Amino acid sequence: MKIKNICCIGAGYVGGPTMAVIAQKCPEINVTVVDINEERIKAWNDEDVENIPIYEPGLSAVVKEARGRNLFFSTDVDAAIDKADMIFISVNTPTKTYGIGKGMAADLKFIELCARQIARVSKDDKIVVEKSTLPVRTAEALKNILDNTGNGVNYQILSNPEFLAEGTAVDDLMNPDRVLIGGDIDTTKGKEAVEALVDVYAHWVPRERLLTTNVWSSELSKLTANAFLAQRVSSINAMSELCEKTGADVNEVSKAVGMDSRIGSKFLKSSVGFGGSCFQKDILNLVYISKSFGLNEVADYWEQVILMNDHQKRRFAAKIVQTLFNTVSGKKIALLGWAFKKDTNDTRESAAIYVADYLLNEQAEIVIYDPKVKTEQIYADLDYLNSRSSEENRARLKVVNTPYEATNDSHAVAVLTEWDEFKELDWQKVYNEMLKPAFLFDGRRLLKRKTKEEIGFEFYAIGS
Ligand SMILES: NC(=O)C1=CN([C@@H]2O[C@H](COP(=O)(O)OP(=O)(O)OC[C@H]3O[C@@H](n4cnc5c(N)ncnc54)[C@H](O)[C@@H]3O)[C@@H](O)[C@H]2O)C=CC1
Ligand SMILES: O=C(O)[C@H]1O[C@H](OP(=O)(O)OP(=O)(O)OC[C@H]2O[C@@H](n3ccc(=O)[nH]c3=O)[C@H](O)[C@@H]2O)[C@H](O)[C@@H](O)[C@@H]1O
Repeated sequence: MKIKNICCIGAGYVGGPTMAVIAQKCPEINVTVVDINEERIKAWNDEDVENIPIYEPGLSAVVKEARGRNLFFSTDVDAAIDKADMIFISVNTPTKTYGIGKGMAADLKFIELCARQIARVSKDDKIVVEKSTLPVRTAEALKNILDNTGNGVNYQILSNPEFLAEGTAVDDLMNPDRVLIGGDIDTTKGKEAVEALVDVYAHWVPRERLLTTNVWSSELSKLTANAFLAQRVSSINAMSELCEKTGADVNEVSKAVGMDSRIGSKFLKSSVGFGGSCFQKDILNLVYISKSFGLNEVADYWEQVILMNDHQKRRFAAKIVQTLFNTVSGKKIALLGWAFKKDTNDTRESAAIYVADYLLNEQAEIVIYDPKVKTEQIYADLDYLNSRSSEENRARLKVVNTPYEATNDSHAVAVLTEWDEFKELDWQKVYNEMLKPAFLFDGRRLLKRKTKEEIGFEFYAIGS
């Protein structure tokens, strides 16, 4: 079966870039990305392609090539569903904030709404693809909703989790380690559906990297991959604290350990703590699923990854307070970086939010500079924590347009996101304009200790 029309529900960090790349690589397939968020769709359609709502290196060029040719962004969800032979569901699946499973389970209400809408609108057979990250066995629930409409439409459900990382989304999509497709491979129709999606990716991904499995393995592999990746960061962060006590250096330990080919060198960079929309929510989801099967030891094992991460964020903030003679009350502290990693404007679960909140609780005056994050986003992130009134957040935390405005007259500077430009700052100027002693905290191991100490900074870096 050859796919002619794709619809993707959800024009976010995954739906937007993924569909842009599919459209670019498959010019004969019409790809329509739909969303209920009108503002987001308007931004995707902005005449100036630099104004698309997601910042990812290389993305605007891909969108520029395909948009209007075979890539479309729309709010008309029904029309796109009706026309499509393949529908990707790429909506958000956040941690539940209410009811059973609050704070742990994935909230699947957006997924269910999509399924009900597909069931209501569809008049001919559809392949429905889970692109969102979902608890294992969600496809069963989707099938149940879709098959109970009584309108004779046949649905095949595939799981095709996305492994892209933000900041490198376009590269990851163009050249993925693997593409995972789970389907009902025991039936002819199921196999056909899997093949149809394999054919889409085969436009640019070598066949040997297209991995097909049963649906449950595919759903669970996504949660497993994120849990393993986050676990490595928590493992090295646990060692960073031990390094600080013993004179070992976490970068040296990481290199030595990573050169063992059985361990590998990636994802062993110590930091102020991992952030991002997925690691925490996916592990919490895994913990919840394990508990719901009575697997308490399994649940406890994975929960520790989150506990270690919370500890790392807290301990970095506490180190600032402790070093500044046990009080930051009324002191100006500059935070460089708010995004959860470099090369993205995404701030979800960024460690910076928690460090800022901790320091505000200690009555510090915070000034933030981030090259890509908008001021309203920073305030929204803080307000979301509900630690103090929104007015107080605005009074005590300022956002500025240059790093030097942030660092000028400050007692301490903390690097929280590893933006390349922070390496190139005129650190002598930063030092000259700070109060003395000038404290510099590197939460990303971005800066060279020797040169900073030569300038005169009191320098603290995670893990050394
Ligand atoms: N952000 C990332 O790097 C990655 C995310 N994922 C997973 O992909 C999924 C989507 O994540 P993001 O793209 O980051 O989320 P997002 O929040 O950026 O985008 C989701 C979009 O879906 C829209 N939406 C929700 N319900 C809708 C409905 N009923 N009809 C139409 N539109 C609807 C929302 O308005 C929003 O624009 C999640 O399950 C996430 O875990 C997977 C891999 C990477
Ligand atoms: O499901 C998802 O959402 C995605 O989650 C992560 O991607 P992402 O969160 O975009 O970015 P990562 O590069 O994984 O970084 C996550 C966090 O860990 C931190 N990190 C990463 C690597 C490392 O060695 N040390 C470290 O502290 C980063 O700074 C960042 O805060 C995974 O890498 C993707 O494969 C997955 O698709």
